[in-house]
Amino acid sequence: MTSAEPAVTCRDVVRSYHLEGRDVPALRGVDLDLPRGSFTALMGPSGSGKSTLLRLLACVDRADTGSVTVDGTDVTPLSRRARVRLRRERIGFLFQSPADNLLEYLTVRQHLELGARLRGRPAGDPQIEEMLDRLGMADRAGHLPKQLSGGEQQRTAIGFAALGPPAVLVADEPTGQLDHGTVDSVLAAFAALTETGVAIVAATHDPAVARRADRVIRMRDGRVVNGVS
Ligand SMILES: Nc1ncnc2c1ncn2[C@@H]1O[C@H](COP(=O)(O)OP(=O)(O)OP(=O)(O)O)[C@@H](O)[C@H]1O
Repeated sequence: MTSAEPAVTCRDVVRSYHLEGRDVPALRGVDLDLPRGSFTALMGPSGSGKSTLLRLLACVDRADTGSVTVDGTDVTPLSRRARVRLRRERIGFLFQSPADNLLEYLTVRQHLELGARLRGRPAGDPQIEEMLDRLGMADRAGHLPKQLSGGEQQRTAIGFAALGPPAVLVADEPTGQLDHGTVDSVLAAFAALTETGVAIVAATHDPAVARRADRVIRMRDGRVVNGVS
């Protein structure tokens, strides 16, 4: 594998849900590349398939047909155990609600220490201090989540998810519960992290996210409508 290879590729990915004896098509043949060190905004109307696609990229769900490759590994045929391992080592995930991303009894620094440990990094890893600086959180390192603003909480969660770095950081509406004033700091954190080589993909309805992204992928009715750029 070379670093020029995308962090993630999807080829002709199809996924349907089965509901009360009916098939509900969510993805109808998605092709997508996420280059390393890039920030991609995934946009599209409600129900267009964004969350479904993110769940496949994060290896918490599987495609019916087609292939999803993460960091050179085709994840579709992997066992549950192998997917759990790939997720821990190579994939970061960020939920919309800051509270869902954090443990209330750990400080900012302890979250980053835990993230480093889960990625197999050594104790006292210099990445932890670098990450605090990159996120603008060095002066908040000893604070618990309840002592932080929503934006600071979300930046802590980004740091936890991005240590390593993983190949891809998957974020579902990462600014959806933040007020305007703090959205910028979260977007600046994403932009700063692309320097580490991680591919960031964020599903969003927020035009501010799209403006800060390197690329915008639009979905409609389970398909990517503006192609691979
Ligand atoms: N668990 C489920 N069971 C049945 N149908 C589902 C399920 N999850 C999603 N769907 C359907 O799959 C399609 C795609 O949904 P998805 O949540 O991926 O869209 P989305 O673009 O993320 O929407 P939003 O912007 O509202 O989050 C929709 O038609 C939705 O109703």
